[in-house]
Amino acid sequence: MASSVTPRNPCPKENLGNARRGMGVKLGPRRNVLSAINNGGAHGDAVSVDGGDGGSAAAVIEFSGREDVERLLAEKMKGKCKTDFKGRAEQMSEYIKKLRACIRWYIDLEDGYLAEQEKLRSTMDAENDRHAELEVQLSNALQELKAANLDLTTRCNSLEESLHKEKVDRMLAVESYEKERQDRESAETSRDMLTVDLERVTHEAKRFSEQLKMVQDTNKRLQEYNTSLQQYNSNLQADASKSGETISKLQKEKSAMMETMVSLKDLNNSMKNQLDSSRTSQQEAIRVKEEFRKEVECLRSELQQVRDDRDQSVAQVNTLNVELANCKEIAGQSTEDCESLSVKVSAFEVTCNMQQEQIQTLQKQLAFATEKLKLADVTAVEVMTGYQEQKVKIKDLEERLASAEFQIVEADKLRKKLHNTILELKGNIRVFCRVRPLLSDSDSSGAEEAPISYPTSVESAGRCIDLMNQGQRFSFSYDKVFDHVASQEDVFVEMSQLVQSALDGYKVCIFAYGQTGSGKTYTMMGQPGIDQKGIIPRSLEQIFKTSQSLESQGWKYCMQVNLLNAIIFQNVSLYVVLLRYFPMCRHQCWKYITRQFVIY
Ligand SMILES: Nc1ncnc2c1ncn2[C@@H]1O[C@H](COP(=O)(O)OP(=O)(O)OP(=O)(O)O)[C@@H](O)[C@H]1O
Repeated sequence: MASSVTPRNPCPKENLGNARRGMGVKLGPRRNVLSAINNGGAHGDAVSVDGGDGGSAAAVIEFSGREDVERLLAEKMKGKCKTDFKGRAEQMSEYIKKLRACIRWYIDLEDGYLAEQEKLRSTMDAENDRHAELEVQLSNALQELKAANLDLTTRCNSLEESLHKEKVDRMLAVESYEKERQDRESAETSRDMLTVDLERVTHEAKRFSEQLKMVQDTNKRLQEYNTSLQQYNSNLQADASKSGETISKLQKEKSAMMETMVSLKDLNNSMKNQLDSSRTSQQEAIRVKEEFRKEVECLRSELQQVRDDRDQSVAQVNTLNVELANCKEIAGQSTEDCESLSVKVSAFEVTCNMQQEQIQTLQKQLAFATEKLKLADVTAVEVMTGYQEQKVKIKDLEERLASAEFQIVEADKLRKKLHNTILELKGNIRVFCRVRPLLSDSDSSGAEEAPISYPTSVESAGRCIDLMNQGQRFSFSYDKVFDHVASQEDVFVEMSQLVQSALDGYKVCIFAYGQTGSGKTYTMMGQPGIDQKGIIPRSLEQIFKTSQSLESQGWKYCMQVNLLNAIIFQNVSLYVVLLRYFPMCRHQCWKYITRQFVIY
């Protein structure tokens, strides 16, 4: 049976280095000695040791380690006597075989070690090369990362600076916005249109004040006039004609004053309309202000969004800083991380740039809105000031107007009283006489002898008439005598006072007496043509005109007309009245009424 010795590792792994070192030093001589021993041995590279030379069977010796070798070296000859040389020689040969096997084991072991050493050396060289290469790569990567890190640090610093600047700008913008908002709230009624309206209102107010002044002057004049009228009353009987003219003038002034009052009322209404339009403009300005406020709210929300984006960016920067720190710590581990970081940083820069553009756009919009708001506020304040001034002026004018109206009403009352007093003084029943001119066709015969003459003395001028009959002179006196050249206007001037009395609320009656063809219809109705209008159309005109003008003072007139055919009564009454006034000549009375008519 053949025994084999398998080369084993005699040393533990941790002692491999020492073994290697030892091998490196003693390899040459040991190799030679072992070779000599091996050559002196029987079978060269065989690892098993047979029990005998001739291929006899022997136990296979296995060396598993140093202990086996030491055990072999410590092996002693077994209990045979010293003279048993043969046995001892056998034992020795056996021992030598074992030693040979041991040496062979060592040689195999050495060869294994050498092969392993070579392998390890080549591996170590490769590892060294790889290590050197890796070191170069790592140093390059480290340099790149350092450069990238420096660049990133610079960018981070610049970004931090820009963020800080943006923060400051944003704070300033927010502060300015708050200030503007407060200013805007204080200026609640800002109107562009109101300025124009207020200018117009100012102009109208000026005109109004001038007209008011005029009215006041008129009123003053009226009062003075009334005073003079009161004084004039004492001399009224003597100056009846003069007072008539004064009264007519007063009437004209009153009508002018009424017209002024109407125009003032119109002006007041127009000013109220303008005030309404100003209020509308104010509403419009409030609406515009609301729109501005909404726009500012939008801007604020956008600003808030930008702030959030900025915070996110700052957080990203912080995260990136942290990542950068980690990258610094683990620099060289991954260039891909650096690239991704670069990509992130570039994306962040792009985001930052976009946000900066957005912030700039928003800041521009905010500045524009701020300018607009400032302008609007300034205009609103100016307009408000002007509006308040105009309001005060209008209030003052309204008060003056009310007082003027009150004065006018009072003056009107006084005028009515005075007018009625004058009329009473003139006489409640008055008789006027109008002489019809000779008609060319029917009265041609009577034109030669004019039986009528008008006295020219101071006492009788305009009040007396003389009739000639059969050489006798008959004088008649009236409250007023209209000669044959008196116009319809002249007659109505006297009648208009009575019409005014009727308008003032007094009862008035005017009627005409006269023979057929004496001119009653002509006097009362007139004929076509403006100058030919009689008392009735002129009275109606005055009534309607005055009632319309007095409507502005709150007066309302209700008019009613009754028609009565009073020819019989007219003639009978005429006769009665004539008898009353001409009692001395009854016969002439009838003749007289054929040429006259009497107007009450
Ligand atoms: N003041 C006057 N000036 C010019 N024409 C006059 C005047 N008064 C009367 N006449 C003329 O005399 C004529 C008669 O007048 P009218 O018809 O008014 O008289 P009467 O009194 O009304 O008559 P009757 O009683 O018949 O109605 C008319 O043609 C009228 O134009």
